[in-house]
Parts: sequence; C-alpha cells; structure tokens
Amino acid sequence: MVKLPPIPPERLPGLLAASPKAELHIHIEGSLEPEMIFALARRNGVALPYAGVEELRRAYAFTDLQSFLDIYYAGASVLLHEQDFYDMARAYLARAAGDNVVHAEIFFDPQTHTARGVAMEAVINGLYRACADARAEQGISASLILSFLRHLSEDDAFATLEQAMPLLDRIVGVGLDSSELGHPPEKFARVFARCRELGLHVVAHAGEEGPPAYIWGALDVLKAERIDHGVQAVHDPALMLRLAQERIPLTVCPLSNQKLCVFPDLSRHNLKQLLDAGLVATVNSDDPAYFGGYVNDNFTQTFAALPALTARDAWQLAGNSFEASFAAAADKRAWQHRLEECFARHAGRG
Ligand SMILES: Nc1ncnc2[nH]cnc12
Ligand SMILES: [Zn+2]
Repeated sequence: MVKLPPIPPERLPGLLAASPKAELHIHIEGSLEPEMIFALARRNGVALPYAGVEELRRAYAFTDLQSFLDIYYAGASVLLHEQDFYDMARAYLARAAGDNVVHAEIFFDPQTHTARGVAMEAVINGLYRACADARAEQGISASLILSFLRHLSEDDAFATLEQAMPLLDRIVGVGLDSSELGHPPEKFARVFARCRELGLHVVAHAGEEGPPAYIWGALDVLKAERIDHGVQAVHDPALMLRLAQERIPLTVCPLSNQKLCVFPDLSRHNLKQLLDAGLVATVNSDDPAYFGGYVNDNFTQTFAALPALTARDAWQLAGNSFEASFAAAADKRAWQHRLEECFARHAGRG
C-alpha cells in the first residue's frame, strides 16, 4: 500500500476539492442548467411547458429514474443547432475545470436530438469543437461517448451508429443509458459487437435500478469495459469478486443515487463498501444540473455524509478515475503525479 502523508481531518474537504480528478460519467444534456434551458428556448423559439426557471426547478422532485428522464428529455428539446451543443459543453467544461477535473469522458444521447430532426453532424461537431477549445483555453482534456437509448430498439441503435460513421474519429466509445428496468443489456448484443469491431470502447449503465443480472449481462454479453453506476452489485458476492479481480471500474454517482431514491439517503450510500471490497469505484456527477451538484459537490457531500470515508479513500477515488479512463498512459502518469503533489500540499506535520 502506498504510504500517504498524514492529512489533518479539517483539511479533507479542501483536499477533495483541490484534487485533480477525471470525470467519467456525465451526460452533457444533464449539465443544462434551467437558466440555459430558458435562454436556448428563447434563442430557438422552442415552447416549454414551464412558466420559468423557478417552476422548472420546482419540478426536480424525482421519485425514480423514469420520473427524472421525462423532464430531462423535455429539457434537451431546446437544443437545435451546432452552436447550442457547443455552448452547453463549454459551460460544463468550464465548471469541471473549476472543480480540478483534468479529464472528462462525456456521454451524449444523439437519438434524443436526431428524432427531432437535428443532424448528427450538428450534435457531434458542436460537442467536439467545445472539447477542443476547452483543451486549448483551459487545459482540460475531454472525449465523447455516444450513448444508445435502451428504451428504443436495437435497430434504432444500428441506424444511429450508421449516422455517426463519418464522425467516428470524434468519439472514443459507446454507452447504453435511459430506462434500465425491462431493457437488459442483451437487447443490444449485436450493435455492441459491431462497435467493438469498429475499435470503439464500450461501457454500459447497469445496476443503477436494475438487478445484478444486468451487470453480468453488460460484462458477458456487451463486454463492457466499465459499468456506469453498478451500485446494485453489492447484492451479489460472486459479482463483487469478479469486479474486484478483473478491476472493472464502476462510475458511481452518489448525488444522482440520492435524488433518484436509489438509496433512502446519502448516509446510506454504499460507496465505502465498494471501496473496501477492492472495487475500482469512481465518483461522478451524472446529471449535475438536475441532481444538485457537480463533481466536487459529489465528493464533499458524500464524504460529509459517510464519515467512514478517509483521505486514503479520496486518494483511491482520484487514482481510480485516472486508471479507469480511456486516456493515454502518459497522461494518467502525469495526473497521478499531480495527485501526489496535491496530497503533499495538504499534509500536516506527521
Ligand atoms: N442516471 C441515468 N441513468 C440512465 N440514463 C440516464 N440518462 C441521463 N442520466 C441517466
Ligand atoms: Zn448516467
């Protein structure tokens, strides 16, 4: 085990905020703040079923994943032009850079947009240009993961992949999101096989609300390299063993889990249990505009709610996020070095 410098407990919140970290589970449409939703609605002449920002915010009282997704897709309806996707992603990347995110792997849901007549090129080019400009101006690296909507058919996913083919060099991988229950990973076996043949990385949401069987399916059938959420794995000891032994990362999103009632309260979250079992868990924001916080809010609120989490866990979570990313090995080493420097800066006299 790495010997860490001693961190006085009162310095832990500052350390969590200052730590370099990678964010690997963020839906860019879930970063649309109500103010930006209304600004884009005005710019694009889109009517919304809410009178204003406050009324929209009041509707963010979710009971489960589906109750959130209904509002999330309504919010995304204001995105029409390449510039809208660019502005949304620049706003997120500026916030992320402020949280000391050094690298972000960003989900986007093209089917939400192409179904409304938006061209795939507008979606991908707007997001890609934002990533390039943010890297140049803020020094944050970012890549894109095209996510298939699992409530739609596999044929629809294939048609979406076809539309994205000319732009595949602009994405690093594919994912699977939206309504989990009733839409097991097996439904997308063929399209994921094709994506792997194309050399894309593959990840999948599994075990957010769904049972451990969906995580097995994501691993065995989709060959997912990371599991998004995965918190239901704790109900299956054999699965926990496999995730630990094969070092399959989980991109955990504590505030999302709290807001969508996956756990009754943040103090009941199983993040510590996952880490203690040796899993490569990471902390992420999922849909920060809807769940009350960006990645640093996820870190600080979760550590406050779970006093068993220590500076060593903070070290592990940041290191895990680098290991779990699809970035180059040289970048991972450089970020790990920055993490060491950050811990040294926050150390007390040991
Ligand atoms: N938490 C989540 N689970 C599944 N699909 C999503 N799309 C956006 N956020 C999601
Ligand atoms: Zn998600």
